[in-house]
Amino acid sequence: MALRDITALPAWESLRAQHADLTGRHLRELFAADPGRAERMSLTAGDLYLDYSKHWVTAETVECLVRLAEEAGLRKRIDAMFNGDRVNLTEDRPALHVALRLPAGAELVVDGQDVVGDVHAVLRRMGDFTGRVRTKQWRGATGEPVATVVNIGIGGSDLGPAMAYEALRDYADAGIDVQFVSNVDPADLRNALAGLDPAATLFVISSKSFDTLETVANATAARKWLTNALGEAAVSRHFVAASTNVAKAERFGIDPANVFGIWSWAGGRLSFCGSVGLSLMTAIGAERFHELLNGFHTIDEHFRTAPFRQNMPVLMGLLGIWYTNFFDAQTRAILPYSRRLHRLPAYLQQLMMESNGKSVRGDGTPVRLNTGEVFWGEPGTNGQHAFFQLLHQGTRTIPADFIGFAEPYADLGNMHDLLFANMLAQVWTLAFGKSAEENSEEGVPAALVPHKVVPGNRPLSVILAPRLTPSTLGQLVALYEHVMFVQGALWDIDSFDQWGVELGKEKALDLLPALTSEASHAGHVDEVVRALVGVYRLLRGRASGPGEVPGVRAGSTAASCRGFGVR
Ligand SMILES: O=P(O)(O)OC[C@H]1O[C@H](O)[C@H](O)[C@@H](O)[C@@H]1O
Repeated sequence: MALRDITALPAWESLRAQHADLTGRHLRELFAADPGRAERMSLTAGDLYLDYSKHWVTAETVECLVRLAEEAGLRKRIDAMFNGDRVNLTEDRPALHVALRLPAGAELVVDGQDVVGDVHAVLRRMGDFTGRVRTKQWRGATGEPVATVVNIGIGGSDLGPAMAYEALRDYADAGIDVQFVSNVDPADLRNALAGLDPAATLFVISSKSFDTLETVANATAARKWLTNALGEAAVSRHFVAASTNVAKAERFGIDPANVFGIWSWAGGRLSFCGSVGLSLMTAIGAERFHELLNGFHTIDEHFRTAPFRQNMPVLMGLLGIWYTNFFDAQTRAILPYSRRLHRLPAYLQQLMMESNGKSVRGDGTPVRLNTGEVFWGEPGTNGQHAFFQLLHQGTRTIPADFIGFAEPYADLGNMHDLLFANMLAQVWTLAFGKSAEENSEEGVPAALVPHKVVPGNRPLSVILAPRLTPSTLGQLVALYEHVMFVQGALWDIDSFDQWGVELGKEKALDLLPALTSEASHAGHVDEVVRALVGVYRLLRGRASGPGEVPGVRAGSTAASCRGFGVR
């Protein structure tokens, strides 16, 4: 279902007028002209509170943005996703991640299949398996209980569970440590395995396809590490999988009874509510995991039912479009005031950038607007002492999302109050700044005044929750999932495919023989990478191969490459 081109809608025209009207107006002025603005420009969804008063909008702008969503047909698009329609056009399938957290009693039948029944059957198997691991009933080949779970997966099969495990470490109550290995750089696996006892280690191979190069390479190396110590027969007691590809997992040596299914309609970056969350469930237990799912579901319901004016994901998505398409903002800073959320920016990078980094519309025609905000960030207060200077006094427009919690997860004196005070101080300073007059009044020497002016007027959201719990984490992640959906829908792109990534994967497999083969002319190597292949082979002490580099002796060692700056 193609949406209407949003730039042709009446609301777009009104937004152009709003843009002209608001350009050059400072947040100080907007606050002065609108008493009660902060209270009015806020809303709640589940346990989340959003303050969007520090944005370049008036009440009228917000109305225009909401009208844009209505005129574009966003409501229909939301219903289509929740109903299981094939909203992933290029892969011709639904995007039904919301079904992963439907409660057991709900009903959803897609193509004659009882989706809720299937989802809960897998959740029950996961609960049963992780329960046995947690209570030490599941034993390794030598009878040892599991002390460490190593999750091997990449992209969505890593970032979701890794981010959530870090966020919910305080709920990891079974004395089981979880390590995450994703990168094909051998350093990753080596770090994770250092000091581990194979007899007490359980590997979870998380891969929807069981085909991803990095994951297969790491899984194979891990298998070797294990069998060197415990023998071949140990594999089925030390490896389990989250995958759709049961046959491949079985060929690897995993018992099909320990392969936990995923469905093609759950995108990798949207999958950790299902079996990709197995390692997380092992750490926090099935009960907490279900609290997480309920948190997701709370925001799913809010998104599905709340009028757009009070709909948190809709408003946040629209604000992203406002800055991207009217103010040419390129990036959005994610600033959690919680050390526990230190992987959230990385997680959101995949969620938002893999989903909305697209340049053609559903019908294959080029988009005429910028799409896909670049997400980045670090937890406060660390970011304050690193990149905040650019936010405060730099020349760019960088909208920011501040995320804070009222209750600490560790009560060490007044440290949590200090953390929160810092967050509010940044919000205040970014929004209001410090003028030349204020500096002069304080006696700042005239020559220094321009340097000490902090312009303020930086647009930002503040998201608050009572405490970082499984439920509030689920709510927060669901919020951004739906922000992504809103933006993808209005830009009319397919947020659920990733053809660029697929091409890179293919190309890596294509190039591998050129790097590794004994034969000097293996693989498809063209001008773009020929010299790099040659240097690599030389540094590895291999025959010069298809990437022969002028001036570098074939078969020479690293030393002979120094001439052109290779170390
Ligand atoms: O779970 P897998 O099949 O191993 O896929 C892992 C990852 O592969 C690619 O990078 C995709 O772009 C990601 O969306 C996916 O999460």
